[in-house]
Amino acid sequence: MKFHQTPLADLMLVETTLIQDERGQFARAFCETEFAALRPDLHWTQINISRTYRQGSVRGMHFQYPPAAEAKLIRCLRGKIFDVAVDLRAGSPTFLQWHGVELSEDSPMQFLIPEGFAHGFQALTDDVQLLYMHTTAWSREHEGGLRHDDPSLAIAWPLPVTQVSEKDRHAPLLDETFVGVHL
Ligand SMILES: Cc1cn([C@H]2C[C@H](O)[C@@H](COP(=O)(O)OP(=O)(O)O[C@H]3O[C@H](C)C(=O)[C@H](O)[C@H]3O)O2)c(=O)[nH]c1=O
Repeated sequence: MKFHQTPLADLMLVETTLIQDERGQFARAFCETEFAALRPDLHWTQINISRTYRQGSVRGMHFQYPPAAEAKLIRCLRGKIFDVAVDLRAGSPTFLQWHGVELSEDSPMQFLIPEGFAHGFQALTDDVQLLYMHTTAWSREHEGGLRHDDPSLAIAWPLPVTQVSEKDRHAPLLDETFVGVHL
């Protein structure tokens, strides 16, 4: 595995090795030993799978407050997505800055999103499937959300947005009272 730094500290692109033969492909999604130098503390508590039927749909932007703040490792298993992380760490020099990457079933890339970031994605094809590894179990009480179309973030989604959940549509817009996540 190779780890590529993004412009936002600790937000990493993880390049897995695609082993191909006449039957198809094999890739190791996670390995404690290979991640030890970067994050020796990583322990996955919950692994989720989501399926998004329609191109243009956006899920997010989601995060969890402490003590349920979570790191996530994301891999696109089917289709293609534009995956976005927003730095919400209180005091971060890149506070409220976002970084997006394209992940797809044909790409060896995964997105390692540390605690204190919001996460969301847009389906760039129909029938997208994602695998999420989380270091903390989902906690409705600690869940926070930002609007995918918040002008303060100005996330450049590649396609017109076709579908957003009721919950995500009603996430709060950022204002001066939002100080971020204290980790
Ligand atoms: C995460 C989770 C959700 N749920 C329930 C809550 C809702 O009734 C339903 C769907 O939840 P939600 O609308 O939050 O799911 P997504 O919008 O796909 O959120 C996911 O996609 C965005 C981009 C993320 O970053 C989140 O980590 C990830 O959960 O499953 C559970 O029962 N258990 C769980 O662990």
